[in-house]
Amino acid sequence: MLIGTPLAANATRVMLLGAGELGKEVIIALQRLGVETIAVDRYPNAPGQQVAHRAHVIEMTDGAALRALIEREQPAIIVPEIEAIATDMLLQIEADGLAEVIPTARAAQLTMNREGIRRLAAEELGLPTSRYAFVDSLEQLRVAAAEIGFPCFVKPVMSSSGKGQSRVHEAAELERAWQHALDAGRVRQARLIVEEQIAFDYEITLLTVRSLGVYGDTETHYCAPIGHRQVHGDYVESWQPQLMSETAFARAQDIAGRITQALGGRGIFGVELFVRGDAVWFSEVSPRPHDTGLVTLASQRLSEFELHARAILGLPVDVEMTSPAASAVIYGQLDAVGIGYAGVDEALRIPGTDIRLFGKPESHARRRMGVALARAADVELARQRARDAAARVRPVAP
Ligand SMILES: Nc1ncnc2c1ncn2[C@@H]1O[C@H](COP(=O)(O)OP(=O)(O)OP(=O)(O)O)[C@@H](O)[C@H]1O
Ligand SMILES: NCC(=O)N[C@@H]1O[C@H](COP(=O)([O-])[O-])[C@@H](O)[C@H]1O
Ligand SMILES: [Mg+2]
Repeated sequence: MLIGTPLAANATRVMLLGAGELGKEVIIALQRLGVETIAVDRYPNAPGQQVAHRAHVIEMTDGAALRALIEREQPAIIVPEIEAIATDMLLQIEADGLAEVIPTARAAQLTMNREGIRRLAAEELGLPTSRYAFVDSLEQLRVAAAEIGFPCFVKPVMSSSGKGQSRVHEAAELERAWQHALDAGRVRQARLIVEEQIAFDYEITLLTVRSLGVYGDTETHYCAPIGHRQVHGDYVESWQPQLMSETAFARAQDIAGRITQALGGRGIFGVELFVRGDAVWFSEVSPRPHDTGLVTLASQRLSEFELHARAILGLPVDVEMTSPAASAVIYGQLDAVGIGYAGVDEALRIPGTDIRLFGKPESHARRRMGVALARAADVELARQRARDAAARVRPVAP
């Protein structure tokens, strides 16, 4: 692959479908490697659009609109950054040889729907997962939940960041969980997954990179495990490394290796796993950088975004961790357009800290607007620093 001057006739052109906080960092990493970048999102001035060479606003679930834009821009590589994309069209685009889809169009399609990835992991590959059932009605939900037991998790098959998810403690709560899933599901449709609750000691994201080897083969690299804490299905803090037993880490790598091999292609994957003692369960996987992996901006020589960029371009990768570190989310806290932030100076006064404010034009109480990062000699201190730094940043109404 020739990497040239961006905007030159022979430039390598990469289109990101989705340009939030994760895509913004991938775009910066690609640009540093001499790539021309195009950021697509559903609203104007998305974080990645503020740094890309060109930006477009379209409904990415609209296959015809997506194809028209790809035909116009002619990217060599398409990088899905969110799940809600017309993946049927991505399959078509890949089959027609219009562009390469990262990691593959099939991986994007399988992971956008919990049913696709769960059946692949549990039924085809035999990976350990929670017990589960798919339902299309409240009646079916009642039957499935009774069989799986309480507490259980109810989620729309198409959703992310905990949207529409409920932890259900008893049968009386099922109707509310059903309604919540229908109201908040990404795509309006009445198919849900019910999952047995796994009583884990901790949960991790195992960032796994599939990159080009010296002999044109595919190499698999595993980053140090990232521990994280979720509230209502959305991540609030993450840290690296998460201490785990050798056996559990070996099992985690085995699961991550098998699921990423089954999905194929090149790029970074966020493999979400539950761990209790030496037992490890597969939860789900993102065929793209993972939100909990924002910590790698502080903890690794190459962040998950730089690793994704390198793997996409067929360049060598290195997953070395350079320091224990942590990330803590900064929420919008208020509903307003064009907010400011007070207390950044106070936050950065805490040793070892750094900050990323994503630049999202519109704030909502629970929208992730930024992240505080901290390095320290150990994870506990790094977590404390990141949490304290995040707490000092205060969104201010315009
Ligand atoms: N079966 C389960 N047992 C125990 N905890 C669970 C289970 N399912 C979900 N959770 C908890 O809820 C969190 C979010 O679940 P999940 O990853 O399925 O949602 P999501 O909407 O895909 O989130 P994201 O897109 O941010 O990864 C998990 O990280 C875990 O903390
Ligand atoms: N768990 C997936 C995830 O974290 N995705 C990240 O959030 C953005 C959407 O944010 P928004 O909902 O605030 O627009 C996405 O574009 C991606 O960067
Ligand atoms: Mg998840």
